[in-house]
This record gives sequence, C-alpha cells and structure tokens, in this order.
Amino acid sequence: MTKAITAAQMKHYDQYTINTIGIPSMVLMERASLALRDEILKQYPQAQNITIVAGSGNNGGDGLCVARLLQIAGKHTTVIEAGNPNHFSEEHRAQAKTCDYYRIPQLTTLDTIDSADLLVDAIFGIGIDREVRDPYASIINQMNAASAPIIAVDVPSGINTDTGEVLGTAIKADTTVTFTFNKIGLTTKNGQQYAGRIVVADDMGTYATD
Ligand SMILES: NC(=O)C1=CN([C@@H]2O[C@H](COP(=O)(O)OP(=O)(O)OC[C@H]3O[C@@H](n4cnc5c(N)ncnc54)[C@H](O)[C@@H]3O)[C@@H](O)[C@H]2O)[C@H](O)CC1
Ligand SMILES: [K+]
Repeated sequence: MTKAITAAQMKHYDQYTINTIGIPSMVLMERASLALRDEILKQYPQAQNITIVAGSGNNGGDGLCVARLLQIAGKHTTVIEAGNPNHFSEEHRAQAKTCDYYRIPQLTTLDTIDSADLLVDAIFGIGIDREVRDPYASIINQMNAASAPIIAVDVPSGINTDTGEVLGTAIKADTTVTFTFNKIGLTTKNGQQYAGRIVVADDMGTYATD
C-alpha cells in the first residue's frame, strides 16, 4: 500500500524543498510535467489533438508546461485558460509566456473540449479550498460530457484532496497522475471513482522525508 498524504503535508514538503533546500518551484513544475508527459505518451499514444484546461494556479502551470512538452513530442496541443488572468500564479504566468514562444494557442473559448482526442484536467490540484462554481462548474461538466478521455493533473478538479468528497462538481478522470505521494482523498471510495487509474509520479524532486 503506497503512502498517502494530505494537501497540507504536500504543501509542507514543497515549501521545504523550495525555501529551505533551494530547488526552485519551476524545476519541480518541469519535473512534474515531464512525468505527466511520459504517462500521456505511454497511455494515450494515439492522441494527436490534446486540449489542456488550466486553472489560474500551479496546477494550471503544470498544464501549460505539459502542453509545451507534448508539442515538442509532436502532438497538437491547445490550452484553454479557465482561470482569471489577474489571479495567475507567478509560475503559471511564466509557463504561459513560454507557451507564447511555442505558439501554443491559449484560448478562453471551449469548443476544443468537444473536438479533442484527449483532455488534460489542470484546473485545480491540492489548492482547491471551496465549492466549485461557474465558470469552472460548467467547464467541468462539459469536459465530463465530452467523448475524449480525461487525464487529471495531481487531483481530479473538484475533489477534496484530503476527504475525496466532491466539492459541488468534479472531473471524472480515466487516469490521475498525482505527484510525490498518493493523496488521502484518492484512497477513499469516492476519490477512487473520480480519479480512475492512479499513477504516483514519485521522482520529481520534492524532498519528502519528515
Ligand atoms: N511537488 C509537487 O507536488 C508540485 C506540485 N505542483 C502543482 O501545484 C498544484 C498546487 O498549486 P496551487 O497554485 O497551490 O493551487 P491549485 O492550482 O490547485 O489551485 C489554483 C487556485 O485556485 C483557487 N481556488 C481554489 N479552490 C477554488 C474554487 N473552488 N473555485 C475557484 N478557485 C479556486 C485558489 O486560489 C488556488 O490558488 C499541485 O496540485 C500541482 O499540480 C507544482 O507544479 C510544483 C510541484
Ligand atoms: K486537476
């Protein structure tokens, strides 16, 4: 049984790694996204048109980062920015700038949700802290209704990381790639139902010993 932790424990490990050990957050983000890219290429090799739906934080930052990595790997990637640009995290902003150089479309329209071969859920990760409302709720519902499989980044958006409960509405993922350790919420019956196949990406550089 692999170890499972809470959002607070994960944040502690991340902050310790970044602020005490000194591995930059962007390095962790790149390494998390490389693990995510590898899982996507392994599990969905046929997917050519991949739409990444990004929230405003670092879960969205992972999404923008993997959009670039997948384009370099020969995929056609499109980002849908679901978050408020005024709330973009520093890392999210940096990843969006990189996507500009790689000419990756960053849209606010939703029609590529229905035409994609694969959807990447990068809306919310361990930072979710309240009920999901519009516009996110309707975007999540549209993603769940689409024909494409969904791979969730770290935690299916809308699922409480610690309890597995649905915060209003949540992504029903085929696969979830969660970073460093599994999350307690994804070991619950409900969490597993929404996470689908869980892959723990455990070598992305976070210093995680107590
Ligand atoms: N070592 C690692 O595991 C790393 C993980 N990374 C990724 O970072 C996210 C956590 O990022 P964070 O910015 O803290 O939060 P989120 O992106 O999950 O949430 C974004 C943002 O959304 C706001 N918010 C929360 N709940 C709601 C809601 N219901 N409605 C609207 N908005 C909401 C809140 O303000 C949050 O700030 C982690 O999951 C990984 O994907 C890093 O990449 C690096 C290493
Ligand atoms: K997510």
